[in-house]
Amino acid sequence: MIISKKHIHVTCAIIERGSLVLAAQRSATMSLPHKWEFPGGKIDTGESAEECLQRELMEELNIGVTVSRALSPVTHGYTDCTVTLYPFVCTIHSGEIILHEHAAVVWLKADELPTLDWAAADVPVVAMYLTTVIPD
Ligand SMILES: Nc1nc2c([nH]c(=O)n2[C@H]2C[C@H](O)[C@@H](COP(=O)(O)OP(=O)(O)OP(=O)(O)O)O2)c(=O)[nH]1
Repeated sequence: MIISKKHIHVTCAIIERGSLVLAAQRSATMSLPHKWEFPGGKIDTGESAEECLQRELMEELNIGVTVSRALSPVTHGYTDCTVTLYPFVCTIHSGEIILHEHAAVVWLKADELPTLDWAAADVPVVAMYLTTVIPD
């Protein structure tokens, strides 16, 4: 019997603050424990990608964001599921960051992003983002 892997659609926010970018570390109890990611989450039925992004960022980090641009979606096959990531470059317009789910967040210069242990699906997202930013 062929059982196809679940395919989930996930928004994520590349949040800029001046020349810095926010990365979030998944907690020990989440899937992909301790991996770094861009915060966000699964798109619910009937929800647009941007609505999902705002809901997840409020739930996870207590912030509202303004989207400045979208990057191309990236699909990655994990062992147990396939994930398509929809990345949005954003800035924070409201709220102070409170960690409700993540183990940590860091603000890094764009060229420092590749030093983190990213979830595999994010590796091409980081690379794509870096091609779009002007070095300091
Ligand atoms: N939010 C987010 N999720 C990511 C990224 N990269 C990546 O592979 N993922 C994966 C991890 C999860 O399997 C899924 C996102 O689901 P979620 O954020 O709702 O995570 P979750 O902890 O509720 O998922 P789960 O443990 O219930 O499976 O996508 C990323 O940059 N941001």
